[in-house]
Amino acid sequence: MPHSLPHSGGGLAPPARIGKVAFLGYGRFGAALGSLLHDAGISVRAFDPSAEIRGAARAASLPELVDGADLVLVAVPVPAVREALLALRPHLAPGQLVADVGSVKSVPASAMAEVLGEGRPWVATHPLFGPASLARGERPLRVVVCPNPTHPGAVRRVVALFERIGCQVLEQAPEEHDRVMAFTHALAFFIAKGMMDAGVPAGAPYAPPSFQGIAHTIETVRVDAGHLFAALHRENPFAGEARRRLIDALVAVDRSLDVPTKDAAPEDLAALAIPDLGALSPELRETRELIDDLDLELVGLLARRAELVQRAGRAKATIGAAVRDPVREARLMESRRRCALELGLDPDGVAEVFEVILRHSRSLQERRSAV
Ligand SMILES: O=C(O)C(=O)C[C@]1(C(=O)O)C=C[C@@H](O)C=C1
Repeated sequence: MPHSLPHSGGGLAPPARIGKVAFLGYGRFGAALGSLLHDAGISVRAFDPSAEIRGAARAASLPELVDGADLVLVAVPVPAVREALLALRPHLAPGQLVADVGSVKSVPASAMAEVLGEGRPWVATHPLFGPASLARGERPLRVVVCPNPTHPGAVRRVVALFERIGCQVLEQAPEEHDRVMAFTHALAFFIAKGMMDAGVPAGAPYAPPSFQGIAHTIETVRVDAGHLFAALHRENPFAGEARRRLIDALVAVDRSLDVPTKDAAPEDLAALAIPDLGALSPELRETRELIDDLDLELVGLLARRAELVQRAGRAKATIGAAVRDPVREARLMESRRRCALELGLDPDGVAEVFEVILRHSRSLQERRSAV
């Protein structure tokens, strides 16, 4: 699971501020990130012979790009990262940071480890937004930053930079990132591409809500950089497995749908069942089992309470007291509310539960006094 990085805290001195960022590659994503940085008051320079550079100072060469930069962001297509790093390395000054922004992480992280190694500080990152989501003003902006035990200081500086432009930073190891992305990002693109190729109408006049989410994905894929689709699959070591599993599942469903209901075998029916979340998430299944155990304990406690209530009812009957005791009930409610508050629970919610319990108590005692 990704979790927030304990960046600037933990008693460590604040990381040295990144004020000048150089983009090696300034395609649609680079330019979108560049303008975010520029708006946050960070100086942006870019080198990309094949791009029209706007909103950043254009560097005419690699030495000019790198000169004085705190951080060089390598924003070229993933298959070109290693070559770009090799070209960049001779121009880097000691202490200059390098980070990539690719949508897969194992391949660029290995390339940076190989080309930059221990000598040049490097960080692998994946901003989880693109030109389309930025144009739509989607928030929050999130970015995955991979821990790097060789260069922890570089990680802290890059994290601080992303935080300054308003990003939520998640920590994830490259392989873990790619595994998750294979089954999410890559599969979403795969499905969208399949639907496009199958001629799914993008702008149906009466798109049902079930289609709107997919239509949104198709649109995102359509406007994203063409090389991204291939890179998400070819450069992610887990994407092939994700595609196989999806295709196998779809083929099984397709076969079962072709069998008339009256002839359907149990396995056809099983293939057509929509699994609940518990079947998809071991964590959810385990949590539900724990909740089941706890609920059984709760019911056991209710049974023990009911016995005490019966006992109180008998005691009250012998002294001629009424079943309902409003003073006792008010005190009881007050103490349960206080306890709820201390435990971080909603006192009104807990009070509601006790109202139901008290109603049952009274009816239990009334039934007994009626016999
Ligand atoms: O304390 C009592 O007198 C009870 O009978 C028990 C109990 C309860 O369930 O806690 C039930 C009914 C009364 O009105 C108050 C409390």
